[in-house]
Amino acid sequence: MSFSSLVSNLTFRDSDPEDRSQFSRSRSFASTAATSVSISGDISSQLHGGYSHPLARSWQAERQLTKSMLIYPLFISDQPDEETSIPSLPNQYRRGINKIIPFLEPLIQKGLQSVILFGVPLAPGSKDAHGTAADDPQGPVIQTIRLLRARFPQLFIVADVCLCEYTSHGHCGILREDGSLNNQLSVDRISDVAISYAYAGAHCVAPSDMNDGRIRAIKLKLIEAGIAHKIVLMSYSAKFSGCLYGPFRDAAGSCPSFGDRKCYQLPPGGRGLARRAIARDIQEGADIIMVKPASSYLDIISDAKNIGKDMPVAAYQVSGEFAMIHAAAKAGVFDMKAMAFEAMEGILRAGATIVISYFTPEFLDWLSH
Ligand SMILES: NCC(=O)CCC(=O)O
Ligand SMILES: [Zn+2]
Ligand SMILES: [Zn+2]
Repeated sequence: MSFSSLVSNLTFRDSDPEDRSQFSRSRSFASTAATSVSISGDISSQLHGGYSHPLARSWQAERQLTKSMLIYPLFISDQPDEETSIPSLPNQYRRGINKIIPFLEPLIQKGLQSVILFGVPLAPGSKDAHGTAADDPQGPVIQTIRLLRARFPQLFIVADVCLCEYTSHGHCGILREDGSLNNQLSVDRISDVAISYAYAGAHCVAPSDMNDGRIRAIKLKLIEAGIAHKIVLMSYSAKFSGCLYGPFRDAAGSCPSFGDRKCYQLPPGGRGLARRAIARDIQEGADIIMVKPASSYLDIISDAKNIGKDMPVAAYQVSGEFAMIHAAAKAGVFDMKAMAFEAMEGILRAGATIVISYFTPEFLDWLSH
């Protein structure tokens, strides 16, 4: 191709004098030293200008956010008529079973396709050392799964599986006398809870407890029960301990009564450990791997995408990330919608194909216009 035909194929924006001057610079350079090498070097330096239009900008991304990528977290209280806002988690409520359908109906109309359920037992005496309430057939999660299956047959229901909301000590398993987690007892209990959610009709069970071996234990019990072919097993594979879960613990009442979760959640710098946990969970039978939180862990999302090349990768944009965006927008730091999209683009760029987000209702609106 001749230089002049290359030039005639180049366009620049009329309104942008800088582009014009760059263009004429490259032309005068090329006219004195016109070799194919220098011209192609010159042309390939022109990255600007091809993407000022919003559509051309959107084409630069590998994947675009769609409504089907979003999972919305719901806090289901054992008080049937409850509807209580959570001060640290803007616009989010703890709802009893009688409030769920009227709340979800308009969201489903707007294109909501999936929810993840967290049970919140509030009745006095409902918590004990074994988290008995987690799989109470009359409890909020099992009742809500049944209700949603009947009322919204297309809705994809994910049940978070953990004990911390249901244990008197607030930890994610069964404890030994010294206060550390008893792995075998915890895995036995967690996998029983997962099976009961699966029997109730959940499409997906998502163990968030981080006990070693729970993915294998759940998969084996699903196979034994003859329902493994109906249930997606989503593992919170790389769940990092840190500051970003505070509002969730207010919402779910799952703050540990002593100690912290540092011996079973990953240290923020532990990239290698996260990679090992992801590889291990795939080996044990996970169908979806998750990274949590999302925005401070984009490298881990990217690792998950590489390690689980053929698997869906989920990212959980957790309560603290959501609350930070709200707080900063309120303080005038940025526009909330623009920031919510920017955060989401980063998460998708890193490799996520599914995002659990408290912004889901807003995105359903934003993606409709
Ligand atoms: N197991 C679920 C969580 O810990 C949720 C975290 C959050 O939204 O902060
Ligand atoms: Zn937990
Ligand atoms: Zn948790």
